[in-house]
Amino acid sequence: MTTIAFTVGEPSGIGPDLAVIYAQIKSNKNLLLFTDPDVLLNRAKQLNLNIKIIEAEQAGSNYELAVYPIKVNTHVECGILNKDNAQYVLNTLDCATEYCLNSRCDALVTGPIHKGIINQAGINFTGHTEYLANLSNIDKTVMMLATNGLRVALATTHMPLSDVPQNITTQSLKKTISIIHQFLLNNGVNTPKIVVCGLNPHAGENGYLGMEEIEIINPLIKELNSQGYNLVGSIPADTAFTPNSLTGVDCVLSMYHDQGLPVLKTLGFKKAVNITLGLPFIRTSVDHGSALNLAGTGNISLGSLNTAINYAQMLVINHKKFKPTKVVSLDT
Ligand SMILES: NC(=O)C1=CN([C@@H]2O[C@H](COP(=O)(O)OP(=O)(O)OC[C@H]3O[C@@H](n4cnc5c(N)ncnc54)[C@H](O)[C@@H]3O)[C@@H](O)[C@H]2O)C=CC1
Ligand SMILES: NCC(=O)COP(=O)(O)O
Repeated sequence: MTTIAFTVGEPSGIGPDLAVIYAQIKSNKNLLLFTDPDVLLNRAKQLNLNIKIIEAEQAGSNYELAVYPIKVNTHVECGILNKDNAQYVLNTLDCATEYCLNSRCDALVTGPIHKGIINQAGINFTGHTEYLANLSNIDKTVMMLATNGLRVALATTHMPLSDVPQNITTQSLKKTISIIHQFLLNNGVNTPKIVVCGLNPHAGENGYLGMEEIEIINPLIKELNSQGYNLVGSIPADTAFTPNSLTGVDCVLSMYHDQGLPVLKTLGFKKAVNITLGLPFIRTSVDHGSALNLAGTGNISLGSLNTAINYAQMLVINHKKFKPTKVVSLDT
């Protein structure tokens, strides 16, 4: 049976609520939670819900949650961040990652963290995507979010907008595209069609509004298409997501976080999944953040958590089914 590691995330956010509510409505025998059992028990009490914690790798029935116990450093209050618990959040990620790297779990699903409070604790942290790459000694991962009918991947992830242009390099883009292409092949998409957005308005308007398309993006698309890729672009981002542009498209590659994700989240927020491509293990995540305003209320959607868990399970199956037969060699 597949075992999925689930890190519950920021303890004062909705991560514990997600876990406790999930225990009520699903037979969650295949989840192993990395968290503090007392945080779950307290949240269940607050929500007036019944759960049973077992410190084992697999739960037996509904209401039971299998937990790998990791203690918080200080008291948790719903909706109130405390930087003393930042290291605890990272400890849960470290342990769960180790379990995945050692194949004790088949996939990692991450609950929502709060990036600001981890930095406030004096730890440089931009996101799971980069943190997990670092833990796994991988220099390049790709963030992709998916909802019904749309996958969006990002050429750059968590960085100030002013740093984006210098991070759009031929080498980095080539690696990003090859990772996306391989991921799609590995998951049964033949000849993946990827739309590549421009960086600048109107994809640079022939150089009058920026040169990255002419100097970097378009020549790379041409080169990769001559090697058998099916890339379209560069396409102005403002029309890349219209129904006509998306016909037959398997993924849209956006140049930066807020070029692609607002579209994806407008279509699918609270039911989409975030996937990290390029890691040595499968990782999916909820599409939302810690939602501090809703912690302890019970008034939350489990849609994205369900998608993240189901998607991870599908990737585990596909990994066994497709990977050995689909290998693409790339001169990156
Ligand atoms: N997967 C992760 O770990 C992610 C973490 N974040 C982090 O979360 C923190 C808070 O970010 P925000 O921009 O406020 O985004 P957010 O997603 O936490 O909240 C945005 C809005 O959506 C609502 N919301 C979020 N999840 C919901 C759910 N499951 N059900 C019902 N309503 C929900 C919130 O109440 C809020 O109104 C930041 O530190 C951010 O970096 C953001 C996105 C993903
Ligand atoms: N907007 C998605 C997001 O920021 C999640 O990032 P990560 O923590 O999964 O790297």
